[in-house]
Amino acid sequence: MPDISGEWAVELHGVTRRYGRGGTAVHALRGIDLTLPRRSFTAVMGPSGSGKSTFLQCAAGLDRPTRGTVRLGGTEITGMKENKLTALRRTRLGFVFQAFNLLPSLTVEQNVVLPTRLAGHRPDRRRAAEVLAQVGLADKARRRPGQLSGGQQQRVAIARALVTRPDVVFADEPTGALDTTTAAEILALLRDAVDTHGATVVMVTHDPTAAAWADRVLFLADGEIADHLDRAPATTIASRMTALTTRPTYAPAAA
Ligand SMILES: Nc1ncnc2c1ncn2[C@@H]1O[C@H](COP(=O)(O)OP(=O)(O)OP(=O)(O)O)[C@@H](O)[C@H]1O
Repeated sequence: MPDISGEWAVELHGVTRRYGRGGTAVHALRGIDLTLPRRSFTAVMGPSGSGKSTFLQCAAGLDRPTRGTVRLGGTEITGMKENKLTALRRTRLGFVFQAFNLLPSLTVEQNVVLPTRLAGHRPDRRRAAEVLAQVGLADKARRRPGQLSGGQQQRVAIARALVTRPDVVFADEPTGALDTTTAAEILALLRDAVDTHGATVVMVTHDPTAAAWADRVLFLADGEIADHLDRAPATTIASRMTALTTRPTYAPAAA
């Protein structure tokens, strides 16, 4: 029987995203072609305005491309009706944000099972305990987010992102609000989710040290994938970023 789930976690083909029309149109993405294998950790970097957020939004089905197709875990989401897309996001995608985005009135465990609940399924408390143990918070299930440190809150967000065993976890600057030591702990957890638990992670970051935890770093510039690095150290990533940021946007024609 063919593997209908597909070998790729994320596939983008000819994805463009234009805001506005005519002379004032902004071309945020200019034809992105990309396939990310399952069990991979990808970082997306690029100068401000290069299209990182737009890329993440389009890849995660939070925004619709102007042209092109997006497949997640083998399922084409382009043109999918909004309610179906919402259901897919709740069950097959995980999200981790810079600001944690936990609900303060719910306990840690209730936050973790929220995607399951919103998808209309009965919360699986055993699975919640499993992912809380995975992120080192087995003893914090009954706490509320306000009683936890920033790093602990982001661990809860990671547990929530992993609870449904999603096809892809999308992380938007997950360490942006954390100090260096705590950031490293969070990145180690994401790395472990990929290596030990078979997750697929796509992370937007400005930080070369964070990107160095990924298998591959994609560099966006002017809405295109301008470059990539595999298993590179932070220093190499930082100098590639500098080269991108300082490259001329207007190259005079050769005489
Ligand atoms: N809703 C919108 N309407 C019009 N233009 C937009 C909109 N969203 C983004 N853009 C433009 O699209 C381009 C890409 O923006 P995007 O936010 O994806 O970049 P980014 O790399 O995430 O930037 P940053 O690092 O500053 O967050 C920018 O020129 C931006 O001004």
